[in-house]
Amino acid sequence: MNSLTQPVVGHAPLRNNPTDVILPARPESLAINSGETALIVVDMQNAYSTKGGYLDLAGFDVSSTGPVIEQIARAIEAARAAGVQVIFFQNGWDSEYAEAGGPGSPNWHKSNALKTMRKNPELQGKLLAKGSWDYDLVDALQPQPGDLVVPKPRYSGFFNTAFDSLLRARGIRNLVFTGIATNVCVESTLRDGFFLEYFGVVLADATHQAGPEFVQQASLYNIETFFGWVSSVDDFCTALTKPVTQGASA
Ligand SMILES: NC(=O)N/C=C\C(=O)O
Repeated sequence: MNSLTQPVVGHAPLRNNPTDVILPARPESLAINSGETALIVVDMQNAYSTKGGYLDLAGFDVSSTGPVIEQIARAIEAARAAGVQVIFFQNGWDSEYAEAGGPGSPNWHKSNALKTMRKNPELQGKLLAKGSWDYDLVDALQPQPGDLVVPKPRYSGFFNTAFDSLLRARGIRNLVFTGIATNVCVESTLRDGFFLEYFGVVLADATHQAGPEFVQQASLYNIETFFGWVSSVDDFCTALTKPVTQGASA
């Protein structure tokens, strides 16, 4: 697939740059420059992937998040080695939940974390509160110097955060998504990125849904068909080690 003879789309023609790569993806392969690309790790906190965390306590199945963590670790390693900017999102609010909004905010009514705490007052201050175990990134996916960590108070990473400024200051145009949950924060952020002219691609095997399996498939269908592209960790890792040059076929 590492050839310009394949159907390829991208925001600019490749310029024979040693950092140009072609990422195999559905529905088309994507031509990207690794210097204009960020790997986005969405909300890999205990809340979303660990037993005893928010999603688990709220009744969502987190029993198969282990392999997703391993796949994300592979993608992060490949990104760092190739000079792709790694950006971690961390979802949550202050321990008083002022940032979560009160009854005047739809978030107060829809957040399953806030609802779970209202139902179980002993959990108050524990779920998605900054400084809590629940808010912490999982041990296996810790930022290193050079990575960026962006706290976010809502599902979309573009809303009330520095994300867009950080991307624009670095000339980043391509966002490669991993993390949990595919159908909530991953899709919300990818969609907002689409409206802001970012090219969004999700590494399907480095994501996990909140809810039944069919929502994973629905979300991937939506992304592939309307908002972006779908690829895999293997293809991402391989593509980063194989720069393309115009006219060459690997
Ligand atoms: N990180 C997410 O996708 N979050 C999903 C639900 C929530 O935060 O309540």
